[in-house]
Amino acid sequence: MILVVGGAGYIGSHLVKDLAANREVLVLDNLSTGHLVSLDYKADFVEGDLRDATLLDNLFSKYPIEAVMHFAAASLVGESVSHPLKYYENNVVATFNLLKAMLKHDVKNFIFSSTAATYGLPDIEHIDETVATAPINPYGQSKLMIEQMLADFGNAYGLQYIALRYFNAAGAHETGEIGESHTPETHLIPIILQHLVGVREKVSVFGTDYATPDGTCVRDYIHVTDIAKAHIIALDALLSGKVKNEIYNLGNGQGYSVKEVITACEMVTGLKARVEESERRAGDPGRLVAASKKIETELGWKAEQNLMQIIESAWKWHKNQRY
Ligand SMILES: NC(=O)c1ccc[n+]([C@@H]2O[C@H](COP(=O)([O-])OP(=O)(O)OC[C@H]3O[C@@H](n4cnc5c(N)ncnc54)[C@H](O)[C@@H]3O)[C@@H](O)[C@H]2O)c1
Ligand SMILES: O=c1ccn([C@@H]2O[C@H](COP(=O)(O)OP(=O)(O)O[C@H]3O[C@H](CO)[C@@H](O)[C@H](O)[C@H]3O)[C@@H](O)[C@H]2O)c(=O)[nH]1
Repeated sequence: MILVVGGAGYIGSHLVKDLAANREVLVLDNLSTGHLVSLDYKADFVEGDLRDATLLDNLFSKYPIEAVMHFAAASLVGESVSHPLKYYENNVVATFNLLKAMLKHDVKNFIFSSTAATYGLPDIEHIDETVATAPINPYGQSKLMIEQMLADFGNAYGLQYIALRYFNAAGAHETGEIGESHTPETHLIPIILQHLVGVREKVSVFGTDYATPDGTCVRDYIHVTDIAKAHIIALDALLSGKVKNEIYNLGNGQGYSVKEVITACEMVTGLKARVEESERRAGDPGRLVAASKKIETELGWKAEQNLMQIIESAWKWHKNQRY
């Protein structure tokens, strides 16, 4: 059985839908940002919080868990700057609890949702895993601290882990049944599509004075289904002993500015957005674009879906929501 922590969230629920087709899956989630309706019916579910050590102890005693996939986190760059306590508690302390319970119960396989935010402000076109980490916001810092714990626990206790540093997740499941749903929504693509579907007045562009071609932030958008596939490949590689204690980037290798993403959404939907330029958002780096060659070479994973396909899948989902 695979324990998926945070499996009711956006990325976790997409992974669970694909993973539960072939494996027994148990989801632990406190539903703080996740949704029970997003959960595949084949998965078992326990509602609970990672900060509850007794609950974790009981969970690992009761279920035959062979590996843990850990998606649960607070994960908003801007919020982490104004509310760092939440990030060190819900990310660092909570993950410490999880790893401690795993080690106590001799569960040694761990897949971790890390982030491009660990890199900070790298002055490089395509970021590979050899680029130095230097986070510029508490969110990225909290994830880097967890990566450090993983390395230390790997050395000392034989923990076997893979950390996947995703760039910007977006898109929805091919079935159209699940997609990105956060309240409040802060992510760029769902915000644009919510505006185009008529539930938001406008789209704000946070900062137009970055050192990028059009002055707006450049990101590498990766389909949530591609991320889910990478997790399944990583799990198989870990359980078969092919690799352990590795960090891999997950991105498309293509950078798009905020303005380019808005234009792409207009093209997909055939609708025109009302756009307002506003101040920079705290904690945002100007450019984050991945080199994902390492996971392609070592595990055979490559992103399959481009920005237009990402937006098309997200649009299909947003159009069917009752806001
Ligand atoms: N969305 C992105 O673009 C992106 C990019 C890089 C990395 N990540 C990482 O991927 C992971 C998933 O991101 P997401 O966008 O799906 O976020 P999400 O908020 O949709 O999902 C997180 C899930 O974890 C649960 N959770 C949070 N704290 C918990 C706790 N203490 N105990 C139990 N459950 C808890 C939430 O209820 C939610 O279901 C996060 O770790 C995030 O840092 C996301
Ligand atoms: O209304 C909006 C929302 C966002 N942005 C900009 O769009 C870009 C993307 O923002 P967003 O979608 O919020 O994602 P990021 O802040 O880049 O962070 C995401 O991508 C990171 C990896 O790069 C993950 O670690 C985070 O968890 C995830 O939230 C940024 O430059 C934002 O400033 C706007 O201009 N207007």
